[in-house]
Amino acid sequence: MRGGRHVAAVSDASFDLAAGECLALVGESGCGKSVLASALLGLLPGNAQTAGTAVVDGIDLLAADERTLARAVRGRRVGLVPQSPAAHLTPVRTVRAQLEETLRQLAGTPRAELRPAAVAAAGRASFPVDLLDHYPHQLSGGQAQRAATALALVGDAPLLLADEPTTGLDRDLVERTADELRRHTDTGRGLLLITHDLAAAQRIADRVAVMYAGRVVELTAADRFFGAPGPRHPYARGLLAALPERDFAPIPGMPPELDALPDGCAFAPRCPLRSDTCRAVPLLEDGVACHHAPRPHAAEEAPRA
Ligand SMILES: Nc1ncnc2c1ncn2[C@@H]1O[C@H](COP(=O)(O)OP(=O)(O)OP(=O)(O)O)[C@@H](O)[C@H]1O
Ligand code: NI
Repeated sequence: MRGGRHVAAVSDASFDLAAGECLALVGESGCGKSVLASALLGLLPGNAQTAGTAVVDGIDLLAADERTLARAVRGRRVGLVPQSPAAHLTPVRTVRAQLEETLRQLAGTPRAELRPAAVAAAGRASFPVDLLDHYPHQLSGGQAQRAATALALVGDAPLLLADEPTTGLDRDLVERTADELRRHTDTGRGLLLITHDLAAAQRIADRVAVMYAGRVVELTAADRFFGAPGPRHPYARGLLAALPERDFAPIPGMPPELDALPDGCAFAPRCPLRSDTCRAVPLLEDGVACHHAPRPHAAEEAPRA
């Protein structure tokens, strides 16, 4: 940034995602979820610096050049279900025109087969065929979401990336959208669901990754996270406890500014367990990055990390 300022938007984020699996990446606003998503799509701002690797289907997304990203990554290895489909769709073209163009580009569908192929593509995301000739502004939020999802599915990418796909939808539409996204993993796609909606994560995720101040601080099986024994990182425990249907008790304090991170554990200033050891950054070990978190019981299966 100007003046030599650095924002550490994502640090030490490490996870895997298996075919057919859904990983929910959760955390408060500003913790780095969307920056991580942008990195996977090669859509970071030009002045951003990256390190590490992010391999999907044999391609390192962080090392790929723009040509590879355009020809082999976006839509083909990573399908993006956008946060605001209404803004993501081209406003001056019908859903049919956008589907047909995407089919031509990503699937190489010959002109003569475009019409039935567009109908089939719409059907995969339960987009109503009788709305294909509508423009985006003529669609409801849920319909636009399905149109955008249909576009994201065209390239048969092994990774579906959904960044806040349920923001602004009514609760029952949230559940339906989440369930439909989950359905797309049946054919072996991996789904990375970025959300601050813990209920949506609980509903469809196999595993949960919790981010705080740019780091993944816990990575664990969803049933253990939402059920027993519950989260192990104090921040993750606080996130769950803050839910209205649980304790409705907010975590005191605020997340740190990412251009002025404290030394050591970034959560320590808000943490009830903090001690001198927290002056060293805790690394993710056994699925949790905290010096004080309970270790998994020897008899229990260690979470995949
Ligand atoms: N282009 C940029 N230049 C400088 N800082 C940025 C840039 N993009 C993101 N950031 C900073 O990186 C941090 C992470 O932002 P990000 O958008 O990834 O958060 P998020 O977890 O997706 O939040 P939300 O839930 O609100 O979408 C924020 O502090 C943000 O201010
Ligand atoms: Ni975001």
